[in-house]
Amino acid sequence: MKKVLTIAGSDSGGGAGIQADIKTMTVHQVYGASVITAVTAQNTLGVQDVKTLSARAVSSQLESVLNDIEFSALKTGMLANSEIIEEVALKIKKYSLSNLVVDPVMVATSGDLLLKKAAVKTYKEKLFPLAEIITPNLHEAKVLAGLEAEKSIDLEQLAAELMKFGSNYVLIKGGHSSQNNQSRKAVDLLYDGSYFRKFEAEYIETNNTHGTGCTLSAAIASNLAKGMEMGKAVAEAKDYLTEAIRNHFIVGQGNSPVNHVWNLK
Ligand SMILES: Nc1ncnc2c1ncn2[C@@H]1O[C@H](COP(=O)(O)OP(=O)(O)OP(=O)(O)O)[C@@H](O)[C@H]1O
Ligand SMILES: Cc1ncc(CO)c(N)n1
Repeated sequence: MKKVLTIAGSDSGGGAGIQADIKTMTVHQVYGASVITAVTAQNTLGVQDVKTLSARAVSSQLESVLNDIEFSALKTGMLANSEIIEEVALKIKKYSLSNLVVDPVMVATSGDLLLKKAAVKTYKEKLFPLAEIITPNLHEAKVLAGLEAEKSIDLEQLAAELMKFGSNYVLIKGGHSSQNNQSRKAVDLLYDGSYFRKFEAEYIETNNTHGTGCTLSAAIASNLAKGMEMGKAVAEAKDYLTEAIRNHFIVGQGNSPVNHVWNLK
């Protein structure tokens, strides 16, 4: 069984972050290990509190797992601040890790901030050049490109801007913005520096999408670990996620998570 590492925050509610990643990896039949960056007090209603670990605590967790276990892929989720991003980048270089999926988490679905503003620059300078793929949502993509949130921009142009930071692929997720479009499709755009490829799925009419981004990036990392090429890894991850959204069940009083185990009978 291939081993996959997630470096992310804990969601006490179980729908996003480390918990979403491990569930996703498990149903993809890869072994999931976790390095925790922050402990969020979180539920389906929002984020009530955040305790970010020291970069040193993140570093020692990384040393423990990387010294011992050989990973075929890894993903990052909530990294919280510049110090942690730098530490993660150092270890990825030290251990020559490949198949890095970077989900540049900035805010929770509930709107709560999960990244210090100054860390945006560190992402671009230190981590993106090491990434196989970065998976920003539309909002994150605009912030990374230094654009105002309200400004409308051609998605292909935006993806091309983000490729300049040195990853091998950029995937811009259109999920949340699909609510406002005419086509009722959840469209994501993949760019490899030469070709654009659109991934279209049915847009599912629901607010129960807590953890969609985490789940997608964990599924992509799992698929890369199993040796899939990027186009197939993204296509299969999106199919898995669309069904996980469709098959959601009510967990709490707010935005419920996706059903990570929909395909287990
Ligand atoms: N209602 C929906 N129906 C179908 N697909 C969706 C829906 N909402 C999001 N998606 C898909 O989920 C994936 C994640 O996109 P999204 O924009 O939600 O990411 P995110 O904002 O990073 O997620 P998170 O809520 O975890 O922060 C994308 O593939 C997107 O197209
Ligand atoms: C810990 C954590 N990571 C990522 C997200 C993004 O959905 C979240 N809500 N919580």
